[in-house]
Amino acid sequence: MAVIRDIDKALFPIKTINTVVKLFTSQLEGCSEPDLALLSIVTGLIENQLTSRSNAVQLPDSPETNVLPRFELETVENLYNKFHLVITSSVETNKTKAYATRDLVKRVSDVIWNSLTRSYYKDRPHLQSLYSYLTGSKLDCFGVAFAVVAGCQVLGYSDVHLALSEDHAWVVFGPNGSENAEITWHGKGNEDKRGQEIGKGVSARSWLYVNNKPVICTRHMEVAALVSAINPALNANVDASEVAMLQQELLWLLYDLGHLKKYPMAIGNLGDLEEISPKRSDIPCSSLFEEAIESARKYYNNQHVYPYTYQGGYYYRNNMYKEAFESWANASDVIRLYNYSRDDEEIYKEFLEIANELIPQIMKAESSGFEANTILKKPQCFANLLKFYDGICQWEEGSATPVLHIGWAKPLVNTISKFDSDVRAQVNIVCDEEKLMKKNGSYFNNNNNNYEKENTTVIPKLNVKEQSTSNFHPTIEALTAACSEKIL
Ligand SMILES: CC1(C)CN=C(N2CCN(c3ncnc4sc(CC(F)F)cc34)CC2)S1
Repeated sequence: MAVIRDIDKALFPIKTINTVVKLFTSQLEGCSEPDLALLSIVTGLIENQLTSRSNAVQLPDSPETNVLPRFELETVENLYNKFHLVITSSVETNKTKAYATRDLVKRVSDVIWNSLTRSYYKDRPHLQSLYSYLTGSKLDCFGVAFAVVAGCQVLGYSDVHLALSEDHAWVVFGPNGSENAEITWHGKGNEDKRGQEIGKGVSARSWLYVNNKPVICTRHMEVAALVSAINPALNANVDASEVAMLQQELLWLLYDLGHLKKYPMAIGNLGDLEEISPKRSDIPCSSLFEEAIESARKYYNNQHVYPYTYQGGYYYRNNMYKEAFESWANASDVIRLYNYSRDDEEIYKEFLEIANELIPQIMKAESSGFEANTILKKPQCFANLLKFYDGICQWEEGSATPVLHIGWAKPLVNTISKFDSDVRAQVNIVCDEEKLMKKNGSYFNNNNNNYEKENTTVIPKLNVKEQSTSNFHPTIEALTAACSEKIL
């Protein structure tokens, strides 16, 4: 029965953010593997106390002196022992095997699953931690996955690890993480597939499973996942600043220890926090968004979308519209090679918001005044816009579920026709055939890094309609031709 180490007990009662950072440092550096249950209980306790109604909004000054309500060791210890008891009493602990089995992982998932409140609003905030599980018997879909991994750690299975896509979580286990299993649900109204192997069929081609390039966590990266999942929201519009500061300090700790290197979304989360309240002048948030992109390109064959939408969102918020169009075109370059499936709602909403909210707002802002440096005069922007739309059209191609509908067309046509014909005429698109090999085996089956070989270049030069090999999706071809004919 693992107990809370004396060195960590000495840090209680926790009164400041820095004490929590010390606890994480001691867990990340000072022992063989960090105790997921302990750290999730502590962050969950702090988050829930500071974001509940009763807490008056107070502005923190610094991690050293930032006063938190006292968090007593006894509170944490009781919850910690409760989790150990729930797990060890329900799953036999005479651990004989070196590796976990599918049956073991399923049984731990069942213990968590069957102890949850019968029905509750699953998308509510603050349901991601073991504190929520132990005090309210409620978890969101990520929280269930995390609790199963923490449970397997309690049972001594160091081979069970969290696997993360951009909108789902499951586990790998066995020799070299060679086995995998669903352990939580996904989305609304979908039958859970707990215990099953991650789909090899059509679902493997959906964005939800990132073409078999998930983030496979180490224990330290599982700590990064729980820290990323901290939710400082007091309500839809306000964050509890102490919780946000705690999350930012812990993400910097994990960053400096090198545990975010292969975790693009965690780097992106840190970038978002740094944009709001810069803590490290030597590492601007813009370079964090670039690092997230580099990580996704280097470790995940550029199959992740969010690193580009983190960066695009940053450029958009800072009125850097030309750069935003480039980030969004790159995001679209990723999604084009997937098949759209009903499980991909989250990324669909992301592209819908960019196409039908953000880009129209940019066009409005750019065509209102007499912007000298307007993007409407920049062929590169028009080119990236076409790439953005074309990627979405290709995403739809070969998918069982349609992506585009009339609601997309109006903003699309409006936007394209805002560019003068002389600007549009300067765009020449030359595409690499391989990049367009969308759905045949080659792209999805080979594991070498396609990314480096691709070389789609966009050269603002001749008129796109002269390029018979433009390879654009017919919709975009037609629209661009229509633009050139000025019939729009
Ligand atoms: C550019 C965006 C819209 C801004 N926030 C984004 N996030 C994407 C999802 N976030 C995440 N951040 C760290 N790790 C994970 S693992 C995961 C899937 C879940 F099912 F486990 C999601 C996620 C954090 C917030 S994408």
